[in-house]
Amino acid sequence: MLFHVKMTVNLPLDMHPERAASLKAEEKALAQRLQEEGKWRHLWRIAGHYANYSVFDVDSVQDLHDLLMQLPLFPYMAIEVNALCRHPSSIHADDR
Ligand SMILES: O=C(O)CC1=CCC(=O)O1
Repeated sequence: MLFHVKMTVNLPLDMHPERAASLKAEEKALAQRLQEEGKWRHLWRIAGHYANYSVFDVDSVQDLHDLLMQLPLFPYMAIEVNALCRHPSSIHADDR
């Protein structure tokens, strides 16, 4: 199942810079592992925002929820989810 997800990061202004750097490093490591595993298909920065558009390929809504909740930055993100299905005009056979 494919999901389009928007994540907007809102780190507290008074968060210690070392804590912020550590969270970002943990987030990056997990995001890159999930990309290698094929679960995090796309990751795009939204120009001009501390936010991203992502596409996840997971087995269920519960899997998406569990994945998002384990992100180190989860407590500091506003997350919007939209389920995707195949467009009849798509030429990409792996879209599903
Ligand atoms: O910077 C972001 O948009 C939040 C984030 C998601 C994966 C990652 O490495 O950072």
